[in-house]
Amino acid sequence: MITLRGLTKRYGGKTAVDDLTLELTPGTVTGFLGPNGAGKSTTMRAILGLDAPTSGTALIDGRRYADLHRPLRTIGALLDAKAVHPARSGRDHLRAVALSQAIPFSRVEEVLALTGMTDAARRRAGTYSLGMSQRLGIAGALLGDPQVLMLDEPVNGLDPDGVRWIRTLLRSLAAEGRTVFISSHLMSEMERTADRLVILGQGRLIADETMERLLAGAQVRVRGPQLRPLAEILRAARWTGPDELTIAGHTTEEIGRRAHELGLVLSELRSVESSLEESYMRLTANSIEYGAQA
Ligand SMILES: Nc1ncnc2c1ncn2[C@@H]1O[C@H](COP(=O)(O)OP(=O)(O)OP(=O)(O)O)[C@@H](O)[C@H]1O
Repeated sequence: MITLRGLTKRYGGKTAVDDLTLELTPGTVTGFLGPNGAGKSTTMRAILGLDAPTSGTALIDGRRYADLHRPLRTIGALLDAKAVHPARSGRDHLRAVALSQAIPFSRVEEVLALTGMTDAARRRAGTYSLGMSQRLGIAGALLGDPQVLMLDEPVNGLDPDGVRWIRTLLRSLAAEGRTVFISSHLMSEMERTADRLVILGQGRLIADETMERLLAGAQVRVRGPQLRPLAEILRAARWTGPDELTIAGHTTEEIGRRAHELGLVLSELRSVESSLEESYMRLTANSIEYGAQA
């Protein structure tokens, strides 16, 4: 269990994380989303005690990271897959970590096998591809057989086979009752992997929903030659084509009635399921800090 209470982190005048309160529960894969610079990595660093919060707390099973006796047995984390000594072999890297946590070397072999890294374990980590480095990082996170796993962009650099492997692994770790917390920018992958989503925008919590509820937000699609009056009265309407509006939070009946009241001709009126990407874009539309000015 990870518990954040009013977590705030400022760097000079910049508020990277703003009063974040969250509870990440066992048995669940929680996806952590947000535009570039939203504060995801800062939150993860605060949980690991790598960044001291300006105010608020980040606790793992009720304790600060610094107060955990052998932290890797409680929480396994991957923040930066390339943060490994390049001259060390993958196996020696894991053995060094194992030694520091009183973990037997037999566990090193187990996690190498689990991550498909046994054959590459003798090679120097500096020669690994990004995908291999990710696998080694995941092996390191699993080393202490922790109940809590936190991975920053775990599918980054993995090939399709690797992406599927990590999805299955994370789902099975959650099914065993572990708390799994992952960040990603890959919406389709999150949609398949996570049970719950936490979305940050400019350091603030903008959504904390089950995947089911996020996707259930059905939308209505309307086509017609002169929809502008409809767009003007419905705040949730977005132009998705020159003569097409997509509207969240209304039923087809409501939209049909409004169009009739306005005397509009419609060529199409239907409800569409939203994808995670659409829900995400809608929720974060006002929090994109580093977006293209399209
Ligand atoms: N050490 C630091 N010093 C100053 N500002 C920082 C520092 N670390 C992060 N920031 C700022 O805090 C904000 C949040 O950054 P963070 O890396 O947590 O975002 P993120 O959501 O992980 O982004 P990305 O998706 O791009 O990885 C950004 O504006 C960033 O520039």
